[in-house]
Amino acid sequence: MAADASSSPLPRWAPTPSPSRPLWRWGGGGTPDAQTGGGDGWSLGRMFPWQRRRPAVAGFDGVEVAPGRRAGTDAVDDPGVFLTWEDVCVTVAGGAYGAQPVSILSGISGHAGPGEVLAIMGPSGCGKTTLLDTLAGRLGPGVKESGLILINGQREKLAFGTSAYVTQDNVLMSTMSVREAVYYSAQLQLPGTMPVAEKRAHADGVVRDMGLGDAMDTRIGGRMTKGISGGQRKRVTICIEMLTRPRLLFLDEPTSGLDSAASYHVMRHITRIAARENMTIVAAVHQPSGDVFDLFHGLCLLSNGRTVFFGAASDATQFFAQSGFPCPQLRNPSDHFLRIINKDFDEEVVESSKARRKTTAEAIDILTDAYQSPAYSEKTMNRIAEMKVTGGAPFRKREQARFSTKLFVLTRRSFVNMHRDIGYYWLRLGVYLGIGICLGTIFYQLGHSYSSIQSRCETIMYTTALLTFMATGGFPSFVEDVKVFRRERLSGHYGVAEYVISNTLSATPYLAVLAVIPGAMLYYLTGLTKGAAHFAYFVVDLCMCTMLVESMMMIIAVIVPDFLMGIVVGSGVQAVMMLNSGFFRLPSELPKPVWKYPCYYISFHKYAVQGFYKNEFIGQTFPSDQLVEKNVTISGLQVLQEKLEVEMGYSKWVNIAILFGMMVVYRVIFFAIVKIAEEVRPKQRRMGWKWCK
Ligand SMILES: Nc1ncnc2c1ncn2[C@@H]1O[C@H](COP(=O)(O)OP(=O)(O)OP(=O)(O)O)[C@@H](O)[C@H]1O
Repeated sequence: MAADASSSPLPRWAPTPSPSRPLWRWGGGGTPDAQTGGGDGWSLGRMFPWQRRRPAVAGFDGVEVAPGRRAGTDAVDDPGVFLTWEDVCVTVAGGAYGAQPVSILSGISGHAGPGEVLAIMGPSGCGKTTLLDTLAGRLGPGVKESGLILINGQREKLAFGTSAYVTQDNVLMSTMSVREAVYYSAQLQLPGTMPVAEKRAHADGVVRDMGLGDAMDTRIGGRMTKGISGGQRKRVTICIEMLTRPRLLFLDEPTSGLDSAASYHVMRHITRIAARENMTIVAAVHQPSGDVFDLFHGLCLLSNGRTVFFGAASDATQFFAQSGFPCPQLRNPSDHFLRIINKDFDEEVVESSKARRKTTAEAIDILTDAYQSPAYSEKTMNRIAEMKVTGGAPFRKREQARFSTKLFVLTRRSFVNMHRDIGYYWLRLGVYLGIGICLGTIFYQLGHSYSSIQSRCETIMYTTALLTFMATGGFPSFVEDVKVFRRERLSGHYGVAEYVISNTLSATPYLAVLAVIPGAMLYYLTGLTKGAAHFAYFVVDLCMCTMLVESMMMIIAVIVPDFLMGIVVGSGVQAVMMLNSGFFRLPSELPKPVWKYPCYYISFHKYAVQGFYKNEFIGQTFPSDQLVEKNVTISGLQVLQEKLEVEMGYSKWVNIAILFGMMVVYRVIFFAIVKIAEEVRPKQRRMGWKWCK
């Protein structure tokens, strides 16, 4: 029977007193004072009533697992999250055709409990991130997984808001300041019932807790401008994911880019919050200092995708010593462990307490065999079995802001981002003005001669083609935007619908400006049909084209996330549509298979250009070809029907309606692709289980 944590003279996470432990500790102990709480003063228990503190129920120190029901009542106090994983295998397809799948993780088992921080350590490339991704349900495409991952004894879908994950790549909106980034996120994530002033105060408090008080108003920075440092970016990401005190938090290298003091303070703050809010934290850590290592409750040591050690962090030194690799005096144990199990530099030999020096490969084999002994692996499996039957509260999604609030916040944030990012629209406006001047002066004052018919058609086609083609210029900014969306979506900050609608709303005013200013210049320089109504139609048609092509680029961005490849694909698709729009070859001249059916009918250029033609020619009269028939006129309607083969069965406004419909369809396709990928990918990963081992 394990001891009751509350009656223990030591805090629950305190390292088991061990004679070997103080040897490497240079500057006193790093025992966290988590029980005292500290922090920002905001009670998350008020925000999330199910997230109340309760006595310790399980852990690496052998405290007995208890059900989460208070004696004598029906009320269930949240016991937190018991995460267990058994025999987890991950494989990827081999690089060459017909090659065997490559194993990344093989037979990994372990557990993590509430109030505790489990550190996953190992040499670079050993599979730490892959294990975190697997546990968090976020493995990428092309990866197969197997094994049993349970939360409170039940299978749960982990991504999309049920857990939080601080990834290695720190994807943030570069135009925001630290304060804005965290505050916008607070507005999205915190419940609608929480007053705005308290959300702001909470966000500021979280930023200060992470040591970012001095950088509050500094822009994050990115492609174009330098902003906060890499370590600060990491801390901003942690702030965002810790805002709601998620019950289960994954951290991938939370201390990378930080000096040792900052690493210690960040990790100490995280362990304090974990203890106070009963959070379960799993962190992949590279090279923790002695003080930081002392903060961890559990340790999972991996090498080459295999478990070298899993258990209480305080037991690892003893395990290495018993296996013949004692930690030398004055050496940080985490340094010692990593040196013994890093076989990337295989010529290195490691000291063994036995007479013979060993290669790291031999050392790893000895340690993995030692870990299979009942004292270690059986202990882990027993804990897992205990945790599986605890049966905790259902793993509910956190309460968040209302749909309307999210929509408003996202639209506002996106609008500000588009305004500040010069590459989004301002650069394009400059280029559009340049194109407008160029086209306007080349086709200056077309007049009403017979030859002006051809010139009008060319002006219209080149305007449509060039202005829509240039939409690819904003693609790099949009790809950055999509990366932020992917991160926030996986963390469940908002849904796909909110993103699609807010992006449409925030982009529309900019696209209107892009259509009106260069459009007006071009329209009056070339002398297209006079009249406010004609000009208004011209601008609306142009605006619809730019919105439509942006929607198409959205689809490309989600399928091809690399911006260079995206620009190439986007340009290629537009070029094919343009060539089949009925301008370069008349519709009747287009080869029927493929180019006419379906390309001509799905080309948005067709509907846009024919709308422009109708706007331009209906009601006009031109002198006929002077050389053939003197003093005979040709009506605009004849031009449309006979010379341009325009479909006249519907009005020019129907063309606009079709363009609008196509834009909606494109955005729905984007929505569907994201949703289908969310549903299908986890199933695909699990389908390849038989590849393992
Ligand atoms: N999708 C993939 N396709 C091919 N190989 C992969 C894939 N994902 C991971 N790997 C390989 O699996 C191994 C483990 O990768 P992982 O990123 O998990 O390591 P890590 O321990 O987190 O490394 P680091 O500490 O350097 O971040 C690496 O050798 C990596 O190249």
